Amino acid sequence: MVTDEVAGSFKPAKATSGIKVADLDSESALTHRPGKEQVESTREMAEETIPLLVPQAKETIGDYEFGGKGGGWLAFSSLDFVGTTMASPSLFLQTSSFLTRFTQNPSPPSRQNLFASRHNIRCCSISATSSSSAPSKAFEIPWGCEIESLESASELQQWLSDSGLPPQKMGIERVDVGERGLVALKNIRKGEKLLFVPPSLVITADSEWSCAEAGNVMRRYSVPDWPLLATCLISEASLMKSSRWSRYISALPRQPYSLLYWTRSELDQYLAASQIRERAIERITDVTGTYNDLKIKIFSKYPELFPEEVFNMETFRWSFGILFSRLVRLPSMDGKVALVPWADMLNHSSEVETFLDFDKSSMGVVFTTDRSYQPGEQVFISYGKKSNGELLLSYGFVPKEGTNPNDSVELSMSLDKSDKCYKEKLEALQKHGLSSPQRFPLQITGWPLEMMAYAYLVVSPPDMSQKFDEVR
Ligand SMILES: C[S@@+](CC[C@H](N)C(=O)[O-])C[C@H]1O[C@@H](n2cnc3c(N)ncnc32)[C@H](O)[C@@H]1O
Repeated sequence: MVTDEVAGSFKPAKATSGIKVADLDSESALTHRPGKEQVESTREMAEETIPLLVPQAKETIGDYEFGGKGGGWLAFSSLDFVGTTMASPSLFLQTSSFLTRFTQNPSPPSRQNLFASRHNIRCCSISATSSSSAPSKAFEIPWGCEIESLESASELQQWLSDSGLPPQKMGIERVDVGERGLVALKNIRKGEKLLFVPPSLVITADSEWSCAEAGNVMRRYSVPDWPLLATCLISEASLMKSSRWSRYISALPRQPYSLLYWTRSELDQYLAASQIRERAIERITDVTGTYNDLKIKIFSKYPELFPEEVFNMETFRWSFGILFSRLVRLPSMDGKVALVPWADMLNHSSEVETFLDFDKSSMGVVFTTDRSYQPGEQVFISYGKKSNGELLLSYGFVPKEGTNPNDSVELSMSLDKSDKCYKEKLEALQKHGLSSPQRFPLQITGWPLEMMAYAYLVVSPPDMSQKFDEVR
C-alpha cells in the first residue's frame, strides 16, 4: 500500500517556513451520499467543522500490508499546518461573495476575470454504480470542465500530441466505470507498455511556474510538495490561457469527486458506521489548516502574488481534491509525486495490478498492461490495494458491491484488564509497538498474522508467560 510511504514522504527537508507536517491516512466502509446545494454545504462546514479543527491521531490500519507495494496513485498526503490552526467561520462564508468580486489583474502574466461567469456544477457522487449525482449549484471554480460532457478532452489530446506525447493506442471517451476514461483504440496485448508521457508534460514540485515569482516565493519558504503543488495548480489555473497547462486544467473536473466537499452532517449521516468518518474529518481539517497556514505565513505577505480572490479556501478545496484523486507517486523517480496529464485519465479496477511509473529506458511515464484489451474496451490501472473506504476517501468513489477483494473492516482487540498477567502482556505488546486496544484490518481474504498472535496473547494463561514475547 502506498499509505505509509506517502505519509512519510512529504516531510519538508528543512522547516524554514515553520510549517509542520501532519500524517494523513485512511481506511474502510461507507454508504451513499445524495446531491445537495454546495452553497449550503459550505455554509454548514463553516458552522460545523470549526470545533473539529484539531488534528486527530493517526489510525493504525495503514500499518498493515496486504498487497505488493507497487507505486501508483496516492491515497493520502501529508499536509502542512502549524499546530491546531483554527479556521475562521467567516472564511468559508466570505467565499460565496468574493467569488463574484474578483476583477483584479494582480501580477503578470495577468489573471483574468475568473469568477465572472457562473455555471452550475455537479455534486460529488460516490458510487461507481450510482448514476444519481444530483446537480448542484456551488461555488463556481471558473476553470475545469464537466467531465461527462467530454468538453476539452479532444483539445487536451491535441495539445498533448503537439507537445510531444507519442501516438497513443487509447483515446479519451465516456465510459461506464468512472464516467470518462481511456479506451483501447486498437488491440492491446498483455505485457505491452503504454502511455510514454515525457517528463516535460509532467507537473512536479520542480516544475517552472508560469508566474515564476510566485513559485520562487513558495520555494523560498520551503513549502513541501503537496501544498506547493496545490498552490501551483491554482496559480496556473487562474492564469487561464496564459498558463502553459491551460489545456490540461481545462480538462480537469471543475469539482473533483472528493469527501472534501461533504458537509459535517453528511459525514455523520452517511459514514456513521464507518471508520473513515474520522479520517475524512481529519483530512478536511488538515486541508483547512494547510490553507490557513499558507495564508498567514505567505499569502498575506505577498498579496499581489497571491490575492485572496484567487487563493482561498474554495480554490484550495478544489486543488487538494485534484491532488488527492490524481497525484501519482513514481517509484522509479525516488517516489517523486507528480500530476501526469493523460495518464490521469485512467480509472481504477481492482482486477488489475499494474500501476504508473517512470520508465528510464523510454524516459516517459508508462504502465505495463497485465491483461489484453480489445478496441472499445476501457483500459484500467490499479490505484493500489485499497479498501472501499480508502478509495472513497481519496478518489470519491466506491467500487460496485462485492467487486473489491481488498475491502476491509477493522476489528478492535484489547487485553482483559482483570487478567493476572495484564502488565506483562501489555509490556510484550509495547515491545512490538502494539497497544491495548489495537485495531486490525479484516479482509474477505484474510487478516494480518499479527492479529492471530495478539489473540493468542490475550487468552494465554500465566504459565505461558515465557512465550508472551512471541506476539509477533
Ligand atoms: C485519476 S482520475 C481518472 C479519470 C477521471 N475519470 C476523469 O474523467 O477525470 C480519478 C477519478 O476517476 C474516477 N474513478 C476512477 N476509477 C473509478 C472507478 N473504478 N469507479 C468510479 N469512479 C472511478 C473517480 O472520480 C476518481 O476520483
